[in-house]
Amino acid sequence: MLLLLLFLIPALAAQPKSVAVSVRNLSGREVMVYWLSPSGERVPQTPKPTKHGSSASINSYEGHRFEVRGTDAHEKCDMWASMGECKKNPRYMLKSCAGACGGGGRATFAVADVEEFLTVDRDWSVSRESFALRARRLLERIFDECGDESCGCAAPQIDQFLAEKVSEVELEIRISGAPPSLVVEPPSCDARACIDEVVSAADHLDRAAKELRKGTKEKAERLRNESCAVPERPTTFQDHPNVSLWWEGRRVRDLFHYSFMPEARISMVEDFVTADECREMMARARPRLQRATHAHDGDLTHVSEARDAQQATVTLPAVQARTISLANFLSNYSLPSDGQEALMAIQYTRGQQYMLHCDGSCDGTPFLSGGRLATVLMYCQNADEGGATTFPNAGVHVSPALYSAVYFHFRHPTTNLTEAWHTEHSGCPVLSGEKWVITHWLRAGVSKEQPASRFSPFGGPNN
Ligand SMILES: O=C(O)CCC(=O)C(=O)O
Ligand SMILES: [Fe+2]
Repeated sequence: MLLLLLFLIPALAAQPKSVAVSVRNLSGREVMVYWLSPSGERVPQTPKPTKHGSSASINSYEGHRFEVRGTDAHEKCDMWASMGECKKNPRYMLKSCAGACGGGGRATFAVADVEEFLTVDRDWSVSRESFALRARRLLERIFDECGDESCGCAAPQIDQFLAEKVSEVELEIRISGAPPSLVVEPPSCDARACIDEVVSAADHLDRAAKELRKGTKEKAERLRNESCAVPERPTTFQDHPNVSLWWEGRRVRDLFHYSFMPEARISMVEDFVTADECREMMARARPRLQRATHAHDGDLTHVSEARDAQQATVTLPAVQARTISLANFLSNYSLPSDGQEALMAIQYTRGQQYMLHCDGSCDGTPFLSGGRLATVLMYCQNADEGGATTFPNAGVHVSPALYSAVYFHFRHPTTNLTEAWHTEHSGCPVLSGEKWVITHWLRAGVSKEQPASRFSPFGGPNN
């Protein structure tokens, strides 16, 4: 039965579905779990506080945000805190209204679109429960419900649970080109034996996925360095020689075959910006450039970015409107123009580069509202040597053409899943001269009221 899983692709509904979330409190104190409403209200999720060591169960929807924090002794604590009482009257407030004053610490998280078991630890970090432990809990519940009919009744649910991880492993196997080494035996019919076998299979799959990811990451880095090492390498166009696509009088060329992978389109648009616009954006950015040596590790630990360059935000409405219009033309996203990030001007001098990274989430996990899902990269000044952009997992290399733009998106048009790794990319080291790009990282789920600054680039709240 489990052997069949290798050919199962989980179908994900585009509709928002209710998601069960269990929040285990290991913070060392009594807490309340609050839903953070879009208007900024804090709505308690349980009638009573959750003690240290116990769990709160909530039902929510993908992208909804929650806060976990210490309890307050008085219902007016929030109001008093907003009036500045934490500072004026610290002795009472920090004891009785520690939650409202932030003294007891707090944790926030956004709901993904799968059932999750979250743990809030003593340092208020939120961890997502291991796959094997989730398997054990699920199987115990299934066998409780299935009773004597356990074997036939449990099978489809086990298949469904493991399918997600199996496809993650399959994907890594595909990217790495490693021969499949996954052998999964059909589990026993006896409940206890079955639970142990499936938990061990879950653990095995999880480890295999992690191990393979490490390998594919190393491979991507090797390919990237090989690509960067040939600075004269031309752009790898993959479009049909006899078919041209035009957008607003500009030629669009495909760099990656989006027809069989619509979630990872990579295209190039000639003459996307004018020399005047580039001059203007660079001139505005120049006096405000700041050295960026390292950005953060996001929520998802395997997504990290590191750049060695100078950068500054700039606003130029005509260019911003154009990037959104292009994105909407090359995708079916209908991105809003309100609430988007400003443009980012990035200057690289000799030796500087941008290591392999995804601009948002590009690891096949569900897209979270507010996150980035597309990028428009405009080449405003080319290095004399070096400074290409490479997408090693897609086999795409871009030798920048002045004033052109590279467009790529990384969310599937219908399933709401982010694409897996093909849009991971990097800026090769500049060997001589100076390179300037203007990047527009585009978001979905933002608005005037809920602008990009409220969300992490990976979606969910910006902590
Ligand atoms: O400079 C490049 O070629 C890449 C820049 C980039 O990846 C970004 O701005 O996100
Ligand atoms: Fe990037």
